[in-house]
Amino acid sequence: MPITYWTHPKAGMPARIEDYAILGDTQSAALVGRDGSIDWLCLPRFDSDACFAALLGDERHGRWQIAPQGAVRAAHRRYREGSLVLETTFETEEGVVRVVDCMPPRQRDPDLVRVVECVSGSVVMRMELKIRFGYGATLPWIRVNGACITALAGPDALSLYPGAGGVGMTIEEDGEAVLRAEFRLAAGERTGLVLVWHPSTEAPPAGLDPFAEIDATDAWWSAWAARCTYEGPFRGAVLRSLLTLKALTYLPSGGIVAAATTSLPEALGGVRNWDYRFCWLRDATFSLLALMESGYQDEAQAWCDWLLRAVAGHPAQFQIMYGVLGERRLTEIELPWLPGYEGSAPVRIGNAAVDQFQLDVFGEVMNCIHHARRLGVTLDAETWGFQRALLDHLELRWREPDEGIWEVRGPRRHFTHSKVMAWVSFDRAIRDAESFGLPGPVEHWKEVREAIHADVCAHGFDARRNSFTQYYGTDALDASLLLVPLVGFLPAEDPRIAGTVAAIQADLTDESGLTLRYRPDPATDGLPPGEGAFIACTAWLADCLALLGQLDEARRLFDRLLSFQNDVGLLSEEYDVKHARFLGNFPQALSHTALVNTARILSVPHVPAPLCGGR
Ligand SMILES: OC[C@H]1O[C@H](O[C@H]2O[C@H](CO)[C@@H](O)[C@H](O)[C@H]2O)[C@H](O)[C@@H](O)[C@@H]1O
Repeated sequence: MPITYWTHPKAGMPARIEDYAILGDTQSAALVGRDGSIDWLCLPRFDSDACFAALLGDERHGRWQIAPQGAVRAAHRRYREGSLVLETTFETEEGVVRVVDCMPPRQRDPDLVRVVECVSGSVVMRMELKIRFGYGATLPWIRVNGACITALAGPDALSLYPGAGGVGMTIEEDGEAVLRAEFRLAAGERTGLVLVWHPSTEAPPAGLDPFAEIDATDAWWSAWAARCTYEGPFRGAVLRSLLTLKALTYLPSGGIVAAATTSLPEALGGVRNWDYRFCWLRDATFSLLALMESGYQDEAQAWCDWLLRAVAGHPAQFQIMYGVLGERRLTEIELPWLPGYEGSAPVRIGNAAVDQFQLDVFGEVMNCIHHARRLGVTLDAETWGFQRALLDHLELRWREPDEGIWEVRGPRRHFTHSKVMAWVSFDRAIRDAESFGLPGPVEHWKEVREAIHADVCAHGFDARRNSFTQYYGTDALDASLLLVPLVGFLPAEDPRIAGTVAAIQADLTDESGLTLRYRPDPATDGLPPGEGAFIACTAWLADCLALLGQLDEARRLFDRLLSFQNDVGLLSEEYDVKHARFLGNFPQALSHTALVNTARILSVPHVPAPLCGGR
């Protein structure tokens, strides 16, 4: 059924989350819909104010759309192979036209490049650019500056170079700071538009050649993709996930953000809307393991350097997340002028979880550094000293309750997974000392490791349920317990592991294996219930099934998970099975990391689980 994007009843509203693709220059990212509308872009960094925020409201909050003026019979798109250059092809009554989008690797100022090329026939295109700085709040001044048109407000300016090197176009401004153009392209003709951000105190930089930039960007990503060492049966999905992880990496520092967005809801219409444009130590360490095991040593090196800078100082001030340059103040506030994605309010920026105590983070960091060492990453001379200081601090605190991996906003608990990760911290330090000859009180660490193990087995296991439990003293379950065998706390053959996996399958998964994090209980997580299946947890279940030797079952579950990728291979945080929709921030590093790790386990079943100590 042909539709006209400009007159459709939902014109100007955000698309389904799964209808977006990411563009990125490894310092920030844009989301572009199948309708050719860029509805999300923060400049100059991932966590800067958005200049296009229609994603969390509607077109009034800023967007940039280029699409056929008339009815579209079909739209399909793809990334160029091994690249973040996106091609969206529109089939219309008049002909076929393609929009090619990218953000060139950052030179000085961030650019967004859009090339429109007519494949066949002769197609009238329409362009509408609505820049709204300050997350959709601020209408800019519009100034014509010779070859470009500049929109500026406060510290920000965006300059548009239209029609560069191709068919020209006349841009009109409507008095409300909206720029519009209509232009016809015949088969073989093309035109390009470049939008560049710069500080409003500076003159617009020289306009780039959009056609050359597309080629250069494609070549940059292809060269990066060529370094991938994974050659197994899931190469397409693995490579797309790795490219996405790279796109979420802030190149100047090596920090990795958890996702490109804020406030995409965990339940449509709900309040679980969080800002993910920061570097969680947990999510980043998982990402690093996926990158390192796939041949990306430079990224591991950069992240380890980032880590040491970010956490520098006293271990008592260790945070669970930081800004992309290691910033510590990530104050959470609400943006009341944005109605939220499909009415999911509040929209939040900043994240109050920054002040939480999450015991697992120590284990994730120690595990990641252990793997970095094992894989030959050159570590700063201070690294081992930093690790020992962390252990000293952890020894004083591991018996305390915490907010846990899921960052609950209810009371602190003795979360079983948190204690297991405290065990991982000491375990990996012991391995580092023994394998690499590093100095330390190894015998003492062994005693602490044993004490934590005994504590978990005594208080975190429910013999009646034959399962580990979410926290000490409850019989509630939690999918984070799937990590117990994956990190090597107990071998897969231990009957408590089979019991835990079976209990989670019975209580937290649907008939196909899609897994909830836990059964939300306001008394535990401090928020109203309701969220989708958690994609990373579903992958961890497949990992456990593989470890238990149930390879067919594991493969079936992984195939189901792969079927959730959108048309360009991307995943959000959660999946709503009932409505077949993505939920949560997008694209999410943790989901893509889990995909890569499970693909590796299923490709070579005898390889130890990537989260294990690498024995
Ligand atoms: O559901 C409540 C919490 O949700 C977010 O945390 C989740 O995302 C983090 C980043 O991917 C991940 O590290 C964590 O394990 C997830 O639970 C949110 O950031 C929290 O503020 C919120 O309390």
